Amino acid sequence: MKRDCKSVWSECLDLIKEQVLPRTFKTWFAPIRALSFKDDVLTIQVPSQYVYECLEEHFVDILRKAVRTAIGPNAKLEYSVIVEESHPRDPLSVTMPSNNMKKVEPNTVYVNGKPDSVAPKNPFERNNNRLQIDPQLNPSYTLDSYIEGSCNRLAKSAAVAIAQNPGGTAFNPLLIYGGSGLGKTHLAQAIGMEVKQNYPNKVVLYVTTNVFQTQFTEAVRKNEINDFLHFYQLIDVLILDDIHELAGKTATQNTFFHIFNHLHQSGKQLILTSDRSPAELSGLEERLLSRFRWGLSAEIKAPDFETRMEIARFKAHKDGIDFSDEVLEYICKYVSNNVRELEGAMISLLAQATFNHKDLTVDVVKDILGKMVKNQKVELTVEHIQQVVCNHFNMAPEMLQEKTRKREVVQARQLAMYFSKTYTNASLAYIGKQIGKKDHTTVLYACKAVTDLMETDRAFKAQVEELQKKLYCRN
Ligand SMILES: Nc1ncnc2c1ncn2[C@@H]1O[C@H](COP(=O)(O)OP(=O)(O)OP(=O)(O)O)[C@@H](O)[C@H]1O
Repeated sequence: MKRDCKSVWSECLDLIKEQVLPRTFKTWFAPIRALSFKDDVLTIQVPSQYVYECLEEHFVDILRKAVRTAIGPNAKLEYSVIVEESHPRDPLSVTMPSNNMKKVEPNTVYVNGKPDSVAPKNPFERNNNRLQIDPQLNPSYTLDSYIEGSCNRLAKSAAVAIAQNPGGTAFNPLLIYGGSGLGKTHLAQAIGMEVKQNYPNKVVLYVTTNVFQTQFTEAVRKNEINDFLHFYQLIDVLILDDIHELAGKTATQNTFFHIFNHLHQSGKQLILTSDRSPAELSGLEERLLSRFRWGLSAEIKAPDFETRMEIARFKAHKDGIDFSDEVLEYICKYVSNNVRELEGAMISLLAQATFNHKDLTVDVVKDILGKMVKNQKVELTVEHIQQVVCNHFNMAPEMLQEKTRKREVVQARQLAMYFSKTYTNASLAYIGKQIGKKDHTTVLYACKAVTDLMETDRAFKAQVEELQKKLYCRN
């Protein structure tokens, strides 16, 4: 019997209704219209790009299950997105991942590559009382405790200017970028601290991109997106940390884009941090990147020896620790490109020397630091993984980007995708884009192909394990 699109979609809706809250159903699913049904492909019309992205990002599992139950295992879903009320766009075709794929969990928060079971602290409350918003600032991150050097002079000067006149300087947004542990969060929060001191009534909020993403997801789930937007639009100084984590998260980017525009137009201050320059921020929409360029992008580089010494002396003094200059010099020569590691080394040295009843001499420091560095893990990135995999196969990394089906290139690409999915917290979309400009379903397919082959092919499994070790080697 031939079924028409309306009856198929109505069957899907009945299934969906059982799984979501009535309000969620009313907002996201009720406005959808069925357009056509042919050869197991159901085309539905959604009211906007935004709705389409929210459906894809938050309800894809529910949709997939409903469509497959109503139509069968080969079911496919296509969206037709209405751009303006009277101009339906060509259907935007989205093919559901095949049946035996690993489940995609777009809403899981990953910390160091693993799902985070502890919910991050959530400053988002449905409370419009401006005075009750906790700015989420660390009181020890002040401008006074931020040591200036040639590595961070521009960023610090901009920070000082903004703290005196938030939203009123040319540095809006201020984008602070640079490597890990170089003081981006410290400086960004210090602006917030100083603004709070200078203007106690201003609403300041520090939030990491991960927390922002989680709040957004929750707001969509609970149908509180308007409250979410309203909350963010009340803020005078918004500090969003780690914006590179927006990569590939289209719906979150869209939402942030609206918040950004609203705040900027109202003369509110935006402070952003990123681990890379705007030019290297792949996976972010151009319209967002172009707004980041409106203000100032200030790089923080690794501090030179003199600045490291000043930071180390300052920390020792603040914590009441007595390090000799000779010892501090040794530590600062040894730990050269990360202030967090420098602080970690100082604390660790002090603890170990105390527990072992040893004086902190240069010899003792040499011994302890030598052991510490050996135990440090390399932080894995998608780029690093691609490099290691290509070295292993004696292949130039550019090969992974080529449109070729050569067996060794396909395998290298799949392995790079598998390791990136397993060891980084990059999104599937970001991984796909970086490795051969593929989409998220290809990444999922690659992960499954590698896992399956490891189960059946011992030599392949050994190769994967060897590569795993190489990923964590420093050189
Ligand atoms: N110039 C500086 N003066 C004083 N302390 C600093 C300075 N730079 C970094 N630090 C200290 O180093 C530590 C790491 O800094 P922070 O967390 O701000 O780095 P980050 O660049 O945000 O790192 P990540 O990208 O890994 O989040 C903090 O304890 C911070 O106080």
